[in-house]
Amino acid sequence: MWSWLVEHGETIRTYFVAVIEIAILWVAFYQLYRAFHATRGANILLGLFSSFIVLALVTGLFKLTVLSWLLRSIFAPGLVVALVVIFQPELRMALAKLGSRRHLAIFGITLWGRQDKSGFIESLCATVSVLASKRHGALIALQRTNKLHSVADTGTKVDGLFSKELVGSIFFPKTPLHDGGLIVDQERIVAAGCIFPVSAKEMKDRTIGLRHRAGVGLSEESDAVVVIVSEETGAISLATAGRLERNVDLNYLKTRLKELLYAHVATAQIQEVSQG
Ligand SMILES: Nc1ncnc2c1ncn2[C@@H]1O[C@H](COP(=O)(O)OP(=O)(O)OP(=O)(O)O)[C@@H](O)[C@H]1O
Repeated sequence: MWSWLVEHGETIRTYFVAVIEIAILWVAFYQLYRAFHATRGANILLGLFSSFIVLALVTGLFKLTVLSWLLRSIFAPGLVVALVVIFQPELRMALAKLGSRRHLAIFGITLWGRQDKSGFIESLCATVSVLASKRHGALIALQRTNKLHSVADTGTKVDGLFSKELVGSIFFPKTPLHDGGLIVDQERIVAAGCIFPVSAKEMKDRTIGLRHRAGVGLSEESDAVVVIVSEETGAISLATAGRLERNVDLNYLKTRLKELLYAHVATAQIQEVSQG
């Protein structure tokens, strides 16, 4: 037995290393597939990878040295560059998430403070309720840890305390600032009439228009929480991390905003993080 092991030791080691490598690659590819299978570039990715594998097999099998060199020196690096370009929005989103302080909740770091002392959420929900009942379209981004300076710069600086009256006048139809989005930071309105990045994500519901797409877009590129009121239906929606929750009621909105903006959520997030 011992002599057999000594004799075949190198072969066993080679197979063992190969099995470990295959397992690592399998996990990596599976994670990549999970992250990207529902995105616009998924089919392109599949096409590029299948062509690469077929070409690699053919050149290896028939020992086509020139083609094999081209594949290694041009196609493979080109593939990496193409992936970065194709998945630029997804990569930006992933980096924005990494940079958000949400992940630091585990250290007890808070977002808007320990609690909603000034009743901001009540005021926001009352505002949203009035806008919805009047069918005045609105797009309100609540900044969290990612700064939204570049988006605020596309609009008009306001720098005023959030109030139902002020926001109501901003979104009153045909007023100069009603078009575009509002940015709120720490209960203050930073700017109005801002142009948000529009999400290019495929959405099942084709009736979703630009206002909602702009809300989703900003939540994809930052950790902002975006509240949207539809001009057409008066429905209230919430966009976070590229996800749109439509037709939310005011109680749900209050609970979610408390969770998303204030500190006691940090505890919930710690649980989320620790539960993996
Ligand atoms: N990139 C953008 N950033 C901010 N606001 C935008 C952007 N694009 C469109 N909007 C706002 O959305 C309005 C157009 O909304 P549209 O009807 O296309 O969207 P919707 O999602 O169907 O909303 P609604 O249900 O209110 O009609 C514009 O008048 C403008 O105020």
